[in-house]
Amino acid sequence: MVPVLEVAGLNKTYSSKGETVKAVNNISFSVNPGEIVGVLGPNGSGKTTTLKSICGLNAMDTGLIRVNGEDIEHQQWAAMLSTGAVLEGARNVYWRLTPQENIVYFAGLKGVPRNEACLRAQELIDRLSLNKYCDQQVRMLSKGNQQKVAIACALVHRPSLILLDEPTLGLDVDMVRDMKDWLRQLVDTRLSAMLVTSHDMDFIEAICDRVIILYQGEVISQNSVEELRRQFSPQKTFDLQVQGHPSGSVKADLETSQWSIEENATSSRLTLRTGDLDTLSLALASLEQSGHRLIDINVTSDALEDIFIHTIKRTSSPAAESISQASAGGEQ
Ligand SMILES: Nc1ncnc2c1ncn2[C@@H]1O[C@H](COP(=O)(O)OP(=O)(O)OP(=O)(O)O)[C@@H](O)[C@H]1O
Repeated sequence: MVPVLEVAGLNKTYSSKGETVKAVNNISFSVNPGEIVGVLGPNGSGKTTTLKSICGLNAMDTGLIRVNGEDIEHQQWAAMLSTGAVLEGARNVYWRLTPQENIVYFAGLKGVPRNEACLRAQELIDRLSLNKYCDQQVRMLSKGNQQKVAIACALVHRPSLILLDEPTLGLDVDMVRDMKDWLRQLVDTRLSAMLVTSHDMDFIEAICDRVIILYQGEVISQNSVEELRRQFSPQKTFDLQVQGHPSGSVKADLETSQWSIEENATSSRLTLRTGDLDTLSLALASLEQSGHRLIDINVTSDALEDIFIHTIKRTSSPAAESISQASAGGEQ
């Protein structure tokens, strides 16, 4: 299978005010047809630089980037026609044009005939529920709807490679859910490939087949969400609700195994985060022996965000600390 995107040995250094910043350091990866790959990393880790290099907005220092087998430096136009990118959201579109005018204009730039462009624009407007705003200039729309117009403009020529930098910015919960379903469906039905950055871990977890984690311009991990879970976070949180209150030796045994116990009027709630299933079996057996009927059980795996923090932690403790703090403050 020929990958839709191949990036090999990408390097990019910025020079500004006499200082140089190595933004991307020898990055290599590929994305196959039908695959959605998330690019994660703390602020300044090189995500946007990577995307900009792929769509030719940044001249790379060294490296090779191919889109559908075409070298973007030597077959620039072909690569451009195969790519649809939203890098700075609504800043990419014309604010004094309506959604329809914008979409038709961008379709024309990528060679879609006008009649076909109008049909596709209407299709996108319907699918993204932009009908109500059809006659309004984009500058009058909400941030979320502007973001949808920007995405529609980038995808109207049906590119095989889709690059999205923070596509959920400004979208409300319902819009994010809808966007997720739509993007997944697009990639699956057209066998496109998508590279997406986001600080919205739920979005990444729901939509991505694979995740690349960047740290200080380098790829520190490249895996499926499941594999990341397996490698870095085999822990689960068990939440049991049992009838009555464990007493005496049963309670002591549970506490020794690190279960936390909360007693309510007629039942008890036992919680434990562990990767050791024996601990769960032992607790269940001893509760059953002592006549405490299990009422409910809930098992949750660590979220992608925890895995991400864990991965960075293994690379650098100070960075992980700042990410953990930002997460705690709801910034991530
Ligand atoms: N035009 C530029 N001139 C100078 N330095 C730059 C420029 N663009 C990016 N950088 C620097 O390159 C590094 C990588 O930046 P980049 O924007 O690619 O990171 P990012 O992971 O996308 O960050 P964020 O999550 O904040 O968007 C940072 O140190 C940044 O300050």
